[in-house]
Amino acid sequence: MLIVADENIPLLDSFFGDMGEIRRVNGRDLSPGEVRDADILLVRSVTRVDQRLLEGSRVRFVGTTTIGTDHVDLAWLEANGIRFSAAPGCNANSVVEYVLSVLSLYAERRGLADWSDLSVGIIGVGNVGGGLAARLDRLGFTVRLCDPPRAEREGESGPEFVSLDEALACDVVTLHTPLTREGPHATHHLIGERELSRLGAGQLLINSGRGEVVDSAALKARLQAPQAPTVVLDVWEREPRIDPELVERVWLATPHIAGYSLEGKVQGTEMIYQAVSRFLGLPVRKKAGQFLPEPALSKMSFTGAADEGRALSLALRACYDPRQDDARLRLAMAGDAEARAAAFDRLRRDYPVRRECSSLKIQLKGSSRSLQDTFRAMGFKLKI
Ligand SMILES: NC(=O)c1ccc[n+]([C@@H]2O[C@H](COP(=O)([O-])OP(=O)(O)OC[C@H]3O[C@@H](n4cnc5c(N)ncnc54)[C@H](O)[C@@H]3O)[C@@H](O)[C@H]2O)c1
Ligand SMILES: O=C(O)[C@H](O)[C@H](O)COP(=O)(O)O
Repeated sequence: MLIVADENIPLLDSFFGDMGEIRRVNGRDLSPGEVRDADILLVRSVTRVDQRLLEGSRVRFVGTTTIGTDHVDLAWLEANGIRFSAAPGCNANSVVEYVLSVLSLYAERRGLADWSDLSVGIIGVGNVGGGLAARLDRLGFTVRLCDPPRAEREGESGPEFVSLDEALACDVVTLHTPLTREGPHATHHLIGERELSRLGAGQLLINSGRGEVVDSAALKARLQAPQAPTVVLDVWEREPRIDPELVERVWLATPHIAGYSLEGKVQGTEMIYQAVSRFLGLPVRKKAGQFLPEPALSKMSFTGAADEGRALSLALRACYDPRQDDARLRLAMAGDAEARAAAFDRLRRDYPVRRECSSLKIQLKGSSRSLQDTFRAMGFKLKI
């Protein structure tokens, strides 16, 4: 059996080595010729999987080790009897920690003594948005949820949902919808000129969903007008050919890596390994946990003298500080369009190992119960 797989999927040999031959490919440039004789195709978000790629091939199963599925023509796969599996939720916690780290930096930029004074509007309340809402709720933030598809489906039995405009009135607006182009709740350019005109100087807009959910031409114009909001972008229209002028105008710019914790990536591979095993009728014996190495930083200790807010931001940023990714992306914006696109993909391919808060044990000596609760709410393990 031949498995054709994106070379950027971690642990291919560990999970799939005993199932067949693995052919590693560059997912961005994958051609029909490279998949023609494959039985199984494993991709990431950069490969467009459609009739053009697969017609006439032997492929019977496609797996994407990602949450998003907008790069896959699901209807064509179904119509052609090709089984498909994605990895819902695999890196949701990584994105949640990305947003929390951005929030801690933003509170500092605004000079807030207590970050939970910020109200947060979450647009798209699924695995990522829902996980973020739960975390923020435990941390004492005011959270507004906007998810019309869920509101329609769940009615009175669901949580309280607000309109898009109500969510846009929060101090922080964070986008976590999939990219969809059809239907009553299509998200393509969901945030356009009208929505951007409602955001002002005291507000922060974060997009770590998909670039095309925001109209970037309208955003660029809004960022040049008076009273512009602060903007953080992890995802961009037309990746990897992103707009260097937009990079210049946003506060933090990262190369689509919000979900790139090691845990998130390895869980993505694990979920697709499980799906392939089910497809082939094989037992599921391997687990992501057995392949996660010891983290480089495993313990942090705070004494009773530590300032509570500072202790939290130190621990959070020890795990992940988006300013490093921002600096690397800005440096990569030199050169012509081809060089910039190649650099964008290189930053993603050579991404340094990043571990989630759960990999770090926090020792709190003589600390208050409330600080312990806060660290737990963030997902850290406590050693008291
Ligand atoms: N930047 C990254 O690295 C990264 C990582 C993971 C996921 N993502 C993106 O984030 C998206 C969300 O991930 P998820 O795991 O939460 O997906 P999910 O499917 O669990 O949740 C998405 C939610 O968005 C809602 N939604 C759909 N249309 C909407 C609209 N018009 N307005 C408001 N809400 C709407 C859905 O009802 C659903 O509840 C993914 O589809 C992916 O594109 C990005
Ligand atoms: O949808 C997802 O899971 C994320 O956007 C994912 O992290 C994208 O990473 P890629 O597949 O492009 O490496």
